[in-house]
Amino acid sequence: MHPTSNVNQRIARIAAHLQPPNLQMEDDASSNLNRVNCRAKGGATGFKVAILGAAGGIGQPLGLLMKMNPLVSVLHLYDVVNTPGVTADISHMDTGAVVRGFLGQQQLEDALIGMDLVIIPAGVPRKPGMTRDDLFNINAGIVKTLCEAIAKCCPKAIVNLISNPVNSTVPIAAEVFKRAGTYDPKRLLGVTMLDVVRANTFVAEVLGLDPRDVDVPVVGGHAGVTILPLLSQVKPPCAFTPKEIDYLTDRIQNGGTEVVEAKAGAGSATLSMAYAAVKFADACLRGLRGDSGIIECAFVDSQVTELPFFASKVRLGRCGVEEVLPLGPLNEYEREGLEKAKKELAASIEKGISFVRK
Ligand SMILES: NC(=O)C1=CN([C@@H]2O[C@H](COP(=O)(O)OP(=O)(O)OC[C@H]3O[C@@H](n4cnc5c(N)ncnc54)[C@H](O)[C@@H]3O)[C@@H](O)[C@H]2O)C=CC1
Ligand SMILES: O=C([O-])CC(=O)C(=O)O
Repeated sequence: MHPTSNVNQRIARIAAHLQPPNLQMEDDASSNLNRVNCRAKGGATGFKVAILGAAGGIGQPLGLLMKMNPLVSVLHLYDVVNTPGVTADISHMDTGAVVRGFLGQQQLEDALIGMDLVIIPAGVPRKPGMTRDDLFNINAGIVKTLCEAIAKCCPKAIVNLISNPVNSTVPIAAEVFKRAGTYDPKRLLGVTMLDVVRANTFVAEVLGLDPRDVDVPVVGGHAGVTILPLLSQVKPPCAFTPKEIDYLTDRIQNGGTEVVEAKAGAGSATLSMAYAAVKFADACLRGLRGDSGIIECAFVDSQVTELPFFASKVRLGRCGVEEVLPLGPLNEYEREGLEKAKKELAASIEKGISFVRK
């Protein structure tokens, strides 16, 4: 072949690769696969993941970290602002996943078609003095709209819901999916991983251990007293003094507020949250792949208590939540904490359900 035509072919290949990501259509979008083994241009075999709220404080580092995950073959970044820039930036990383950006409501459905996993950090964060429930009025509507599109475009996708107040947004998502006739409780997971990440860190500090060697179950929900660390079940097994238990419980329950106050009006946890979200999403993807023995805490449809939703350890597998594990033995301190948690949780769950039913 003439050398010039070789050069022309290479230039054409590069030009095709450089299409603005938000204009690039997904080649197999119509297949609505919802199951793996799509072959990405990078040659990787893996899952298709969408992030909704991808230009935000959590969304950007989350996109960066998901681009580095070898289980991801296609990464869709959706937001109502700034996705062209974020997408162009992340797409230059020389990892396997193909990145595409989607901007504004009119591109939401394109962002969702064919996705295996949808991660939702869309919505407003807290400022000092606010509770997570103060975010309800804005975030409830955002989550409802996004979940209506998920029900339409990728009803079999696993959904990782980060937007606060999680104790209400998960019930909102469930109601939307029920209405659409697509609800599968195994596929809807409220992300409480940051509570576990914090608990592991703070407990490791007290014990003088490496946090990677510590495992603290955190159950209940994701706000104040509903965040219930089970310090009697910490691995490796250890005994805390009553003072240590008070300190650790308070620090874990108020970890979010600690960050909100330190950021002094500039938002809430974003970097540790992106880390926790990626840790959790990776566990979900490994479950989808068929790996066994994957146990993480999440806020899910549950019969562990009399409440319809509750965070506890769950076993992840090919269909999402394959088993919701029981709480295990609680001590007196934890039983009291559980009663307080359930009271607040019941109200937050009811608030979410009635928002959709009204
Ligand atoms: N579950 C958890 O453990 C945690 C939850 N959060 C929650 O995550 C949410 C996001 O926090 P940040 O990223 O810090 O906020 P942020 O304000 O930095 O980013 C939110 C992004 O959502 C986008 N957005 C707004 N409406 C949207 C819509 N209709 N569709 C798509 N995107 C939309 C915004 O444009 C923005 O880019 C907040 O509700 C926050 O409270 C934060 C930390 C931990
Ligand atoms: O505290 C907040 O508002 C954000 C959040 O959920 C957390 O950091 O745990």
